[in-house]
Amino acid sequence: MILQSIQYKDGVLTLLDQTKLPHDIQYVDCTDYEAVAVAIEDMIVRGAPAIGITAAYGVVIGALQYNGDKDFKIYMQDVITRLSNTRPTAINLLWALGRTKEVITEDVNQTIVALENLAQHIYEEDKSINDRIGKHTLPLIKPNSTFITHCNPGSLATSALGTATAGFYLAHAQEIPFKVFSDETRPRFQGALTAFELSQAGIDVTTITDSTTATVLQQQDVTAVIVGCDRVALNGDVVNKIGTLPLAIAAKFYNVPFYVAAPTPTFDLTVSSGDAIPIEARNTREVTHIYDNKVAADVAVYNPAFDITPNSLITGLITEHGIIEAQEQAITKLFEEIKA
Ligand SMILES: CSC[C@H]1O[C@H](OP(=O)(O)O)[C@H](O)[C@@H]1O
Repeated sequence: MILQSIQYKDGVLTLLDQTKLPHDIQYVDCTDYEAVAVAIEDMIVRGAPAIGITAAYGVVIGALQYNGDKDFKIYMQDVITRLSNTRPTAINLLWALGRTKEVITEDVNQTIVALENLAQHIYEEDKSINDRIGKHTLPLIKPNSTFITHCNPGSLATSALGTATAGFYLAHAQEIPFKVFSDETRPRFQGALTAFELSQAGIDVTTITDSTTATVLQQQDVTAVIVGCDRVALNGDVVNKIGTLPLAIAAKFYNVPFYVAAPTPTFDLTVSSGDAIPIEARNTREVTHIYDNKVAADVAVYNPAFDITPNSLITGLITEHGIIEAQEQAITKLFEEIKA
């Protein structure tokens, strides 16, 4: 069973509350754009592709809320600005919102229809991208291979099979035997969500702590590490969940291939390298408390939500167009081919 993180019907955006997983399966119905913005900020919905899709539907709901008390286009800019200011790192959110701006006109009803069609298109496009990334990942998944993944780049973070997990779902459907180690990913434990969703699908997955990943690389015959991403710079540097960098360093040390599942909407060709990408700093309570239980002393806390993995540590970027080198030349060539 693959859980759907996002559903939209007749002006209501229903989000699977990922802060309640894996213990409870609860949903949040959003009928105003502020609630959508809060759902993104509080990570009720999370994952780069998922927050892009959600933001697009947030614009739809904002348009449906319009009551005529100010100029419609100015009002819609306010809606888009609010949603743009939720989370700064995943480029998918800004990419989706940028596309909504292109369909907004003075005609309210025409705009609502156009926005609903666009949001649905972005959702369906993500499903297609998931499936195509999965197909390009499949050749890596030989019988009895072993993988490590980090955070949750799965069905919960996207519209369908996920990015780094898509190949796992397709290989499982072909009854290829393989196993996955999923590190829990402190402080928000998104990796535990990966273990949850893969186990729900019947995939052989083992949860480990983040600090166990190097030991698994040392002791197991790991085929590859496959992770997701939140933004890929022009030079192939990757920003992903905090903890990705040390995993990449350990993989390099143990000569294990390190792949990043990278949908093209997650590339940002306007930034030359990873250090130009804004890294979200989240609430320190994420580190000091677990389910309201205090687990840290009253000292300073540093809680960046993402880190920067340099292209030199990356074996390949698994895009929906195939696996490419994490290098500017390969990325530039890919986007030129896409545009052609
Ligand atoms: C395909 S999901 C990509 C990416 O998004 C996650 O971030 P967050 O859980 O903070 O929204 C994580 O970094 C995943 O790897």
